[in-house]
Amino acid sequence: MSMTSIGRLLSRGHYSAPPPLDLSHNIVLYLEGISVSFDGFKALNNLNLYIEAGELRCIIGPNGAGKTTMMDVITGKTRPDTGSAWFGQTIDLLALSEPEIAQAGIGRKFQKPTVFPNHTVFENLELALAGERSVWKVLFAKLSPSQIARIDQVLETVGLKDHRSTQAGSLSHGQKQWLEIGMMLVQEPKLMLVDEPVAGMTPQETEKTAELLVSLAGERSVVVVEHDMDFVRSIARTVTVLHEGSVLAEGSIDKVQNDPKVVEVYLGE
Ligand SMILES: Nc1ncnc2c1ncn2[C@@H]1O[C@H](COP(=O)(O)OP(=O)(O)OP(=O)(O)O)[C@@H](O)[C@H]1O
Repeated sequence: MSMTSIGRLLSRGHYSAPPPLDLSHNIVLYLEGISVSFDGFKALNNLNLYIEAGELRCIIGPNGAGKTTMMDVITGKTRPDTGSAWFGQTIDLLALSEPEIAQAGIGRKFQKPTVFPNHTVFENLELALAGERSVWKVLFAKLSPSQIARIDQVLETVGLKDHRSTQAGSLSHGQKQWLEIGMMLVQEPKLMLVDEPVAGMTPQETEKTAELLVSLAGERSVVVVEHDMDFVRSIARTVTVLHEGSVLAEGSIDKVQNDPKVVEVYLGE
């Protein structure tokens, strides 16, 4: 390919990395007028949502409210029919593929842990750091001292320092969830999406997870979808209630729990 055609491709936006994240307005995520239809059914209906830099936000809502679809739009898995989605001031999420969005700094943790059971905790983090799931290639490559330091710091953060060499498959359910949060953290996302983090956890694990998520906000934004209201109460500053694909209520947990519209929707379940 000639230099001119490479230049033309670059100027059309091919092969170019997204611009750096710009948080100058203190907003990490803008969703505006987002609608998604499945066979005529509106899973998201003119959804508007703004997440601040460093914020910890909980998203709640009855089954089918559109929570998963919203996460799918943010991560590029589902394309909306209408609306806009921006990561900070400069990154148009709707112009990026799923891997490009991850690369740009949005991490997602699904409900079920998907760690590599036959590898150690450290190796799992190493694989996540490499950003690819080619086990052989990664495990035979040498980590730089700063990469090792980063993994050790994450081990400390997620409370798995003493399990560095434990096979991931033999961790408890809660520990696997923390490992997976760690696997997201080594990639240094600026926005973390976490789906039902405490489902199936013991009360002690739930409490530790609350502390962990609270500690992670600040340096990055954390959006948690969760059904467990006690858990939401223990961590949330601002709660957004989704219903039928749009925002029904937003505010402190007390404000939304006493909102007659919210009470009606939950009683109707
Ligand atoms: N791929 C799809 N095809 C058809 N309908 C879908 C699809 N994905 C989601 N839906 C429908 O869209 C609506 C919103 O679903 P979504 O999973 O986003 O809700 P949710 O709030 O995450 O629910 P839950 O709390 O049960 O996980 C539901 O009625 C669901 O059946």
